[in-house]
Amino acid sequence: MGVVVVAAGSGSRLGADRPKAFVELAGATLLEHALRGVVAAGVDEVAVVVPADWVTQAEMVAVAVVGPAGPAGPAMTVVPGGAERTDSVAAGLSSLSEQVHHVLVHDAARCLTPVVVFERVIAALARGARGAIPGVPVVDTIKTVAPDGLITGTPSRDSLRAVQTPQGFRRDVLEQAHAAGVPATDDAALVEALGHPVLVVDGDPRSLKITTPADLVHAERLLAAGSRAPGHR
Ligand SMILES: Nc1ccn([C@@H]2O[C@H](COP(=O)(O)OP(=O)(O)OP(=O)(O)O)[C@@H](O)[C@H]2O)c(=O)n1
Ligand SMILES: C[C@](O)(CO)[C@H](O)COP(=O)(O)O
Repeated sequence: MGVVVVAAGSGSRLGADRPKAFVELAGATLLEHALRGVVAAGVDEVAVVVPADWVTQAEMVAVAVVGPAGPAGPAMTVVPGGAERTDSVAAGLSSLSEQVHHVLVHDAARCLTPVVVFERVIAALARGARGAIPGVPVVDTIKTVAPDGLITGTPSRDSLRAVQTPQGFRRDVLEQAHAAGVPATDDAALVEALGHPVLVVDGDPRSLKITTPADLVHAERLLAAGSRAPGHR
């Protein structure tokens, strides 16, 4: 199992003085928290994708997580990302070895994802799913709205899920999806567009995506409450 950890975003909505993945949360960077979760999931290879001028910094974080030689942990490589998230995923994907046949794509910004969520996605792939992603029920009523502001529909809430990462796929399927070069806000959408079935498994509220300063405060509270240590289930 290979993992692409995308950490090359700028974090404009967080507004920090550095790329979001290198912002600290309770004494460790978001990237370090994210990598500790990935390693606890017991994967074979990890491609860490960061802004081009943060590669050396990320390599130091990787060493801190798996050790200098890393014999006990997964092989970790750090590569520069691209302008859009899909470009960064593609860069990480192409750096994984030929031995990797299934890939998880994970946002470094979802740095407190519990191991059990990785396990659910990995289990679905092991059962033969071409794609599997975590999702949680939505609590608001969702409307579709036209550009003029008029509501065009109210989808049944029972059919809606807010989806998270890690998103797992058969490698050939994900590569085919990325080759299409279509813009999308998640990898599942690219795979769905090709007509492949993608399964939703249970996500977790602790997998929140740190996007704004309020999310960082929320994540700090989660950690202070002890709801996630490295490898927490
Ligand atoms: N060109 C990009 C854009 C995003 N990401 C990664 O994709 C994940 C989800 O993106 P988001 O949380 O929206 O991060 P940013 O794009 O950095 O945030 P913002 O839109 O506020 O700038 C993050 O882990 C981010 O680092 C990436 O690797 N490469
Ligand atoms: C992949 C994702 O985290 C699933 O919810 C999300 O779509 C990323 O979106 P962003 O606009 O890059 O934050």
